[in-house]
This record gives sequence, C-alpha cells and structure tokens, in this order.
Amino acid sequence: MDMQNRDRTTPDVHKPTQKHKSATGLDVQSVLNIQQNPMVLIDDQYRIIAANQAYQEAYGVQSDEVIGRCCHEISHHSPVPCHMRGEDCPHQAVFTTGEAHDVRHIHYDHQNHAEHVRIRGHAIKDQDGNTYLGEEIIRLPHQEEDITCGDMRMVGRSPAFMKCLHHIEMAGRTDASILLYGESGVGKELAASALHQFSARASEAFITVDCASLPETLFESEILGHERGAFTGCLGRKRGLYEMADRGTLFLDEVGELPLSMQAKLLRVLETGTFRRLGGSETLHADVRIIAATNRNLLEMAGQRQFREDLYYRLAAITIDLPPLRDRRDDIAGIAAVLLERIGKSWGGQWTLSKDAERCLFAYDFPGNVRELRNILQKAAALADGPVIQANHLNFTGVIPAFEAHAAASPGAVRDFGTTASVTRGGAQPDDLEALLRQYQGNRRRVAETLGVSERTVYRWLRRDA
Ligand SMILES: Nc1ncnc2c1ncn2[C@@H]1O[C@H](COP(=O)(O)OP(=O)(O)OP(=O)(O)O)[C@@H](O)[C@H]1O
Repeated sequence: MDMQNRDRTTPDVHKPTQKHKSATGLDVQSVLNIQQNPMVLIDDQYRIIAANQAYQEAYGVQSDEVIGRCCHEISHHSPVPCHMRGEDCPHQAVFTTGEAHDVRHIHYDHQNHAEHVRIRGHAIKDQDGNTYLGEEIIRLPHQEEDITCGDMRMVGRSPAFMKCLHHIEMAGRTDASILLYGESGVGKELAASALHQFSARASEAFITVDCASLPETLFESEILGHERGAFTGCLGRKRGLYEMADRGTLFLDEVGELPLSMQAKLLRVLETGTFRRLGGSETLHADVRIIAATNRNLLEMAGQRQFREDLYYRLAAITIDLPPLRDRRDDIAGIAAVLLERIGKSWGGQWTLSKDAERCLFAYDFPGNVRELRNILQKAAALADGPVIQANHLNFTGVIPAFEAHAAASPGAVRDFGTTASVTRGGAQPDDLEALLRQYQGNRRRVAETLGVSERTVYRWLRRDA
C-alpha cells in the first residue's frame, strides 16, 4: 500500500488486537509472528486485526499503520472488496463456506509496485465462536509471475485471467484429466502446456494430437502406432502418439471434432491404458495424463449424440474455462507488448504502440482472441514506417472497434459479408476467412457452412495461419 497516499478519512475502528487477545487469552501478534510468510488476520468487516513481522517487513509498514484498515485498501489499493471487482476473494470464500481457500492475486506494495502472490485463506475461530480470516501471503519470485511454456509466456493480470491461472496451477498439480474450454485463439494450447509444466510429469513428453486434422483412416496408426507390414506400403514399425506420451501428457486439441467412430476407439484406450499397435499382437501399456481442449459444448453435443457422454466424463474430471480476450481487456496492452517483442525478435526490429493504437486495441472485441491480436500486430508492424505503431496501422478488417462504434451509434457493428464471401470449396484459403470468423464470433461451424467446406478444412486453414 502507498502509505503516503492512503485515505485518511477511513474510520478509526476499534483496536481489535486487545479484544482478540482477551478473548483467546493469547497474544495474536506473537502467534502470527511464528509464521515466516507475511500473514494478516482479518475480521468479517474486511478490517485487519493483526499483521505479523514478516508482513511489516515485506510491505515496509508498521503494524499500527495497517491495523483497523480494510484489507482491500492495503493490498489492492481499492476502495471496494476484491470480489466486487470480479476477483476470486478469499475473504468472501472463507466467510461464506468456512473452508480454506487458495487464490492467486496481484498485490501492491507500499511503493505501488505490483507483485504476483499466492494467498492461502484459513478460517480462524476465537473462543466466542467469531470467525476471522487468517491470510498467508506467498510472494512469487519474479520469474514465476508469468507462466512460461518453452519460449512462450502466458501473459495477463486481469482478475479473470488470474482466476484461470490459479485453476491451471492447482489442476496442473493433480494427475486428473482436464478439459479446457475456450474460443478459438484464446490460448488453450498454451494453457495445456502450462498444465504439463506444473505437473509431476513436466520432465517427460508433452505430445499434441490435432484431432481436427487427423484423418479417420490414420487414427489408429497415428495414435496407437503400427508394426511392420501392418498395411499396404507400411515399411517399418512406428510408435504411436499415445505410446510416445508414456509417463508424460497427451494433449487432445479440438477433441470435439473427433468423429464418433474414433471417439469409441479413443475411449477404449483411455479406459484401460492398454493398446495394440496396428498389425501387432502384443498388448502394451502406457501411463498417460490426458488434457483435452475444445471450443464446443461437448455436453450439448452428447445430448445430440454427436459426442460420447462416457468419453466426455473420462476427459472432464476437471474443466477449466479460458476467458475470451474481450472479457479481460486489461490484459490486451500487456499481451500486445509481449507479442511485439516476439515479432521484433523474429523480424529483427522493435515496435511499440502509440497511445491511440493502444486505445483502439482496448476497445476492440477480438472474436479471434490472442491469435487475432497477434495477426493484427504483425500486419501493423509490417505497415508501420517507424518503430511506433499508430492507430491507422491497425487493420480490423471490417469490424468497427467499440469506441468508434459508439461515436457511430452502432456498437460492435460488423460489415455484413452475407453468404456471398469469395467461396472456396476445399482448395486455397479464402481471403475472407478472418472476416467471416469475426462475423460469426469465431464459430467455425458456421464459417464452414458458409464456405461450403468441412469444419476440419477451416481448422486446417487456421492452423496453417498460426
Ligand atoms: N496469455 C497469453 N499470453 C501470450 N500469448 C498468448 C496468450 N494466450 C495465447 N497466446 C498466443 O496466442 C496464439 C494462439 O494461442 P493457442 O494456439 O494456444 O490458442 P487456442 O485456444 O489453442 O486456439 P485454437 O482453438 O484455434 O486451437 C499463440 O501464438 C499463443 O502463443
């Protein structure tokens, strides 16, 4: 907290340490001091009752400067509790359920520097039965702030993203199957890789199966492998992707695109962990953790008999939703900066965004999410005649960014491409693919219908572009 700038009008509440001491017969301060991590005790009105020595040292404050102040004022510099700003609030959780609650937050120190922290909230009772929140704050080293997957970083600081990151971190530590939900380009593959990084399998293989582009005829040989001579033209023995993921993770991307016949075969393998290579007689076993991703509602598909319900439950022990970029606009500038850094490295240049360009991006709805942001930035960097990208370098291909739309009194207006877009049946990718995706809010099925091609073809075009 910025102690210099703190709100001096905050009511001077009772000094609860004394009250608490007499109720429990213990000196709360010295009990908290045993804890090596920063720790605070908070009452049901969000007021800090006590802060341990580690907390005072970490945040450069004296305990009498924080006692009686609201926790959200101190750690978030916010006049309202964090759940009112869309965050996962340990105070709300502990006082509602009485259960311990872990979250990942961004806190601000006394110099207003943001830092990533993990918070463990515990319910603590006094002798009169009153509940308090004991909050242990685990400060994350700088390098753990963004999750790194190879040379990629999962960037974001918005409440929605922090919530999602926390779920990824927690779920990653289990060995359960995980189903990632999210629109196209939202970062599902990156999240799958982060889940693997968090798991005990991190040093083993992470194998991706692109379910949308895997031809039905090759499913068995690709997933299960084959023996020499298993089919015409098959010269050697090959291990399948499932076997290659042994002791590691198999990521089933776009699992909703799997035809029913393949779903049955996949389920059989996942249920038993055993398989036979095509043309082989030996039963083999692999220990594989499954992560799957989709942008489709698999339960709805199950209702329409397009997806096997038993496979759904096998895949979705834990489900994690990845929020679309328009629901975490505060992340746009940070992600754009990282993407421009990446573009600069691979193209040998350096680009930044002008304030106007940043505002423009902030106002845009990004139906294609982070992938679309990356494409827009690539085009802008190519168009810019200097190191600064201006608003007029950003090409939104027919979609009016919300702030311009407000001026035009037609928010979110989209150019109507109708069904007359330059249709390509199966061959080269049509020029209007991106525009159609925007028009249909990333719904690839509708784009495919409009273009008269299969969803898989649309998917393949997108992958080629990625
Ligand atoms: N939080 C993020 N920070 C930085 N880059 C990101 C983030 N999320 C996604 N990206 C980048 O955006 C691009 C698209 O991400 P990714 O392929 O993981 O999306 P997806 O949801 O799997 O898409 P699809 O559904 O089309 O397969 C990638 O280049 C990825 O590195």
